[in-house]
Amino acid sequence: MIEAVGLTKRYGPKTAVQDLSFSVRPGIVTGFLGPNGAGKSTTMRMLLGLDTPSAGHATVNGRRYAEHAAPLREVGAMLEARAIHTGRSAFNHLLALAATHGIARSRVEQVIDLVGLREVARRRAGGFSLGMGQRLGIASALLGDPATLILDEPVNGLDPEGILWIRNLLKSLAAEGRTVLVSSHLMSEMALTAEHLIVIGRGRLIADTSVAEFTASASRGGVLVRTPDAVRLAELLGALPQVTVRTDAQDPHRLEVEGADGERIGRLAAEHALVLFELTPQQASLEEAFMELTKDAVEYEAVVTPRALVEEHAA
Ligand SMILES: Nc1ncnc2c1ncn2[C@@H]1O[C@H](COP(=O)(O)OP(=O)(O)OP(=O)(O)O)[C@@H](O)[C@H]1O
Repeated sequence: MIEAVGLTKRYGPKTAVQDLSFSVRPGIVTGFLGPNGAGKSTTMRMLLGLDTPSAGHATVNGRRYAEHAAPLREVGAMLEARAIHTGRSAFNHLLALAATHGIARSRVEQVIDLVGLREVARRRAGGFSLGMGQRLGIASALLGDPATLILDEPVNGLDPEGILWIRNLLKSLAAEGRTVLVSSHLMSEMALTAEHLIVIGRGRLIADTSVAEFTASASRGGVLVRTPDAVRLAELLGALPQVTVRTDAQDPHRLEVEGADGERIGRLAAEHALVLFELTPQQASLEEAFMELTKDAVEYEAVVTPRALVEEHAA
């Protein structure tokens, strides 16, 4: 369990995090989302006692990070991916970390297998690819078998196989009853990994919601209908109160309906023996919904869109 209460961080005149309160429950993956510069890393550093809050406080498993006698056994963390400049092998790197926390060598062997680094464990970690480095970072975080995991952008720069691997690993760690907080700036990725979302922008809380609720709110509510009886169906739908129907000049079989859901449209079609080819609820993409939610909180907005730039070049 993670609790943040009124967390605030100022760097001189700049307020990176402002009065942020949230809790992160065990047993599920919680996504920590926000555009670049929103304050995700700063918040995570405060949760881990690496930055002192200007105001407020945070606890992990009921205590402040610094109050834990053996923090590595309580909280495993991986902060934003960085190249590992180590001449040590992955195995020796983990062994050294384990030794300073009284963790057995057998646990080092276990985490190496868990993250799939067995074949390269004796190689110099400095020469690792980004993906291998991420796996080593996760192995370090898991070393103390912690009840809570805090990972900053763990999928950044990974190939699809690596992303899928992390996604499944995080879900299985949460299913074991751990608290898992993962930051990302990609809504679509988090929708596949997390069950709950904490969204921040410019250091402030924007949303604290389940993924299911967020996805439902992203729905535009319209329904796309394809039918060879479009004219007749449009007439029937158009006669219903508060229902609007748009036809498509390019495709005479296509209708866009607002104010009636798929079930109602399907039943109406059946009552009049009309054939339906398609009945699809329209959803804004999650990334669009996320951008809409955070649009007032984006720190550096592009003034010129890439397309405008291209056209300017072409002129
Ligand atoms: N040490 C620091 N000194 C001054 N400003 C800082 C410092 N660390 C962070 N900031 C500023 O605080 C804000 C939040 O930064 P932070 O790195 O926490 O955001 P983030 O959400 O993790 O962003 P990103 O996704 O880009 O990593 C930014 O405007 C950043 O420039």
